[in-house]
Amino acid sequence: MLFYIDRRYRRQKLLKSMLWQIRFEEIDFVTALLNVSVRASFKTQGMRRTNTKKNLIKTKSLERNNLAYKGSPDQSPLNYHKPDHGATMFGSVAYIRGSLVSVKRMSRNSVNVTKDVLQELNHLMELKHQNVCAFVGACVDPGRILLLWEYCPKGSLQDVIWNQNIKLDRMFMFALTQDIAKGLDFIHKCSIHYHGNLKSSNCVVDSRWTCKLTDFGVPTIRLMDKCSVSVTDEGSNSKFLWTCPEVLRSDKNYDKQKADIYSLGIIIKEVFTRSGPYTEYPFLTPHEIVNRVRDRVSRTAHFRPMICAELRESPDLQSLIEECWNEDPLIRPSAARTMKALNRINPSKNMTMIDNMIAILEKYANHLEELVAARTSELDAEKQKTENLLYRMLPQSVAEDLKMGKTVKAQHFDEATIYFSDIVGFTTICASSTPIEVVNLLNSLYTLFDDIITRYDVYKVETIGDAYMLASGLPNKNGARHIREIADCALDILASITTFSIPHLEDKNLRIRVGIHSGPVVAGVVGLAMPRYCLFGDTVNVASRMESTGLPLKIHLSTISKENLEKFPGYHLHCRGEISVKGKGIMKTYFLEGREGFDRPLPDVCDDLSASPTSIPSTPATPMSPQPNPDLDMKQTTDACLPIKDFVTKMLSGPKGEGVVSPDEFIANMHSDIDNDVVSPEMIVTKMLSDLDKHLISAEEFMTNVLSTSERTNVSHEGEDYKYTGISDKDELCKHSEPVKNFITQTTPDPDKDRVSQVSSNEEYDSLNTTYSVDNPYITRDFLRHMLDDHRDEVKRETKTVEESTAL
Ligand SMILES: Nc1nc2c(ncn2[C@@H]2O[C@H](COP(=O)(O)OP(=O)(O)OP(=O)(O)O)[C@@H](O)[C@H]2O)c(=O)[nH]1
Ligand SMILES: [Mg+2]
Repeated sequence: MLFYIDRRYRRQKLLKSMLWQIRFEEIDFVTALLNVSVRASFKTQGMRRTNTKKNLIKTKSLERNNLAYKGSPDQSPLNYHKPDHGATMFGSVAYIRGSLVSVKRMSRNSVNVTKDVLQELNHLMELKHQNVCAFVGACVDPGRILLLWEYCPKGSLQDVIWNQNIKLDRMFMFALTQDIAKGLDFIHKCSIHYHGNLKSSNCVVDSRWTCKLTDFGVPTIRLMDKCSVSVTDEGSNSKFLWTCPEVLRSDKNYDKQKADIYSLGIIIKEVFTRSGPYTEYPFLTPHEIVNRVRDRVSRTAHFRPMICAELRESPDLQSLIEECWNEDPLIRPSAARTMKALNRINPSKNMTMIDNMIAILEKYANHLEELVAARTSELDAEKQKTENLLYRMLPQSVAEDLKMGKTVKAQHFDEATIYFSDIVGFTTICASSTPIEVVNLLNSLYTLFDDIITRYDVYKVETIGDAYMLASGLPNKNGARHIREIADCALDILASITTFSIPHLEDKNLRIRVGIHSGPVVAGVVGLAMPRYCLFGDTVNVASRMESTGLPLKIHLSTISKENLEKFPGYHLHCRGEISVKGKGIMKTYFLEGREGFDRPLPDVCDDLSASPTSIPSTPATPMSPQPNPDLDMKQTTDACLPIKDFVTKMLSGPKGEGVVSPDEFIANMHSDIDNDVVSPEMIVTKMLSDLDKHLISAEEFMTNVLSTSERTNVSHEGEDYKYTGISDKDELCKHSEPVKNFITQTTPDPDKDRVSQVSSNEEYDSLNTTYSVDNPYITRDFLRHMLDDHRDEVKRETKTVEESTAL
């Protein structure tokens, strides 16, 4: 009976003692989960090469560089402690019974599981401490000797130290080193008794940032691995950078726990300086370092890692490290004392790791809040900028609709006023300016206008080249105010033109034509790319025509606009008369010339015109027959001269091929002509036209100019018939202006003669220089026509003469 009980107890004990055993088939290797270090070692398992001289040199130079290198985890000295350089083991990650484990392969092929080995393995299995990796088991299948440890996902302490992406503050460093000291204290006090291979790669960090000791125990299994290390093997030598001098010297009976403390000192230095054990000596190979550590120079001078500034800042920490790696093992503190010392030095000793993490998280969260607030305000500012830009391009209500993805329907406005302005002679200005000067001109002009319009309830629709378009009464309806807003704005713009000088032509004044019309308008957004708020309807076309048929520095209004404006008192409006407007027929139009209380000076039309070379309107109105008006005042008389201008302009712009230049071409050449002292009849006529533009020329002046022109042109009239219409109602004409009356009196030999006889010979024509009759200012149309015809003939004749003489 006792025999059976004993056998059963022995069997149970054996069974229990074999719990560590894992068969190779049970191990499910997960190569995909290998970390950098493990992967590096795993890959090179078959590459245990013997070091040739060449390999050694290569390895040496690599190690020199990498001991000095600080930064990339892949480049950490760790990789040079790996089997790639001749070490004898490799690691991997695997699943055992559903748990992830770190697998460490021993280089030996077989293990004799003696009672001692069994005991060591059983002891390992029993270890339980938060700073010690749990031993999962061992595989002792022949050729596959493996030790399996709890897997820590954050990698080894060495990986953490060298990974610059991981921020380690001082509190964190203390926590890590205290963990190691605690784990070591536990090992020193348990049956394992010592670690034996303590270094930063054998301290691993779990998912909760707890540091744990691994890869220790079972010295009998490891023995052969240690023995296999060659002294000249640089890769293996780097493994001894944590090894104390007495072990390197293979002293007998050394204190294994004090040897661990030496390694702990090196690790503390690594953590607090975030460097390798001997990074400060990049010019030394691990072999040279190991030799220096082993061979003491004197009783007091020992080769150790350099104490850098980071450590010198904390004298307590420095002295603790120096104590740990003291040459005399007896001076080295115990693990417990080291633990206490670290705790004492630690400025945040009362905080646990969790407290620390929470503090970091809080700090991070606060910072994050600040960051979010800052980013949000930046975002708001950007959004505001975008919205401002959008609101400048589209009416706010339209922009809001577009932002919300709504389709913007075209909107009908019963009444609105449209304003157009255009720069007079812009083509000429462009011809004599560089593109950038033109852009600068438009930019400064429109900046000025944009500033003015902010004072009125007007909406800037767009600018098209030199044209500037405004509307009032849309997109926000404003009752009948629209005409007043536009009129006031137009006066303001016109007044501002007096002080505006062309940036690159400072002596030249800029002139604009302004046209205004009121009526119904449809507004809508057209297009998908670059959507624009556009206005449609006849009102827009007429407003544009008002501008093109207007006069420089004048605000030209349609009758409807004038009537609308008259509802508001104080505006000075003058009837221009009737003009023919393309597509609209004859329209009676008006000029807005001021407002009561508007004290800003408006441009002096006379001065300005005389100074400008660009006096011919680019779009002349269609000439109309003048309508005799009994109420004709001086102003209207001069206005009535305009058809003459139009006629002449038209004449000048006759079809090409007749040796006739267009007014624009003529004007463009005018300066150079003057420079060359070439004065042509066209030039004189143009000057006269500009005078007409000023509305100040009298019939007398006009005729004087005409006569002087005819004198200067020295026209030959041979074989030509000229007809001049006599005065039809001289007395009527004489009523209107003193100069005209004088002129007529002086130039009409027979005051009783109602009609000047038709001139049909050269003699009669010549006599016109002394005796001349006019019926009204429009007579000059005929005169001019003949005069210019004569000039053309003259030119032709001259050209012919020159050609003939050349031919001869
Ligand atoms: N992530 C993770 N990596 C581990 C773990 N255990 C070991 N490693 C990694 O595996 C590497 C290789 O370990 P070993 O083969 O023991 O090499 P070593 O620690 O440098 O040297 P010796 O222990 O002296 O052989 C270590 O440096 C760690 O980066 C673990 O539990 N988790
Ligand atoms: Mg290891």
